[in-house]
Amino acid sequence: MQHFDNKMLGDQAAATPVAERDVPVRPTSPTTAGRDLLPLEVRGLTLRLGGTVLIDGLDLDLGPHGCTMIMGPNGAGKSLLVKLLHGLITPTAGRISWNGRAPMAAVTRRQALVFQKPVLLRRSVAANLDFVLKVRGGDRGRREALLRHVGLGDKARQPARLLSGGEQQRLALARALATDPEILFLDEPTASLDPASVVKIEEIVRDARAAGTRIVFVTHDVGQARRLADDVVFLHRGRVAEHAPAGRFFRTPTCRAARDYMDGRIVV
Ligand SMILES: Nc1ncnc2c1ncn2[C@@H]1O[C@H](COP(=O)(O)OP(=O)(O)OP(=O)(O)O)[C@@H](O)[C@H]1O
Repeated sequence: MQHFDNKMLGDQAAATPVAERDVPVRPTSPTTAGRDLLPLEVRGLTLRLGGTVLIDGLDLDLGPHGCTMIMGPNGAGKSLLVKLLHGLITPTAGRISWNGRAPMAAVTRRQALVFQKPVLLRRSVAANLDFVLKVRGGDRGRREALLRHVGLGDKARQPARLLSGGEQQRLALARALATDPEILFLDEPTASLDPASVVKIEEIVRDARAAGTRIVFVTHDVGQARRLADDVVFLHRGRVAEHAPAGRFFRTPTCRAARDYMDGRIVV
């Protein structure tokens, strides 16, 4: 079972340029001290719903650093895997172990999940962040820093529902970052955004990774995966068909399903 971290990946992760920012994303905790959820070890993870096996004895190891892109055809189980890892769904069988510990509420609170369609409060942009900052500890200065960081510094008073799709997704990301997560799960966050919005979201994700946040990102966008990935997990029929450093995966995917997928052939 392979285990990926930045040592194995060489300086690929370090070589990615970090967008210059006037405000640090995480002004209250600039180091990764005390952040110990990883490595993640998953063994025999199984999810059966209505008599159908949707996640099928899945094994996965994730190291403490970098950005893992999860790819695979429609229905492969990518979203279900992310929800299982985040603790939103209870598996039928198998083991998820965060640095040797079983999942618990405290683990889920140290992770954040951003969906393809942002789920926002029907209140102002600022109120959407204050809601989280009140629970997690954070003041107005932190809220303003986060909004500037995601390019919404001038929209604080606007109703969140009036934001464009790309802006809503950036607010969802700001809210996720406000929880100062050790792991940020993103499930196709740019699937319905225009190219400029995609670039902005990717910048924010790169910054978060550079600040020490572990990224697990589901995408169908091969270009995006190439731009962001340190390693790629390719899912097929509820199992990990391949897990490889990004350079190797994109050069020569070894499993047939991944090769077909990358060549644009339908994978069932
Ligand atoms: N609550 C559910 N009950 C029954 N089946 C489900 C449920 N949720 C998902 N599934 C099925 O599980 C399979 C995997 O779903 P999942 O959403 O994880 O796929 P995915 O890899 O994210 O696909 P896509 O790329 O289309 O988003 C699909 O066949 C889906 O229909």
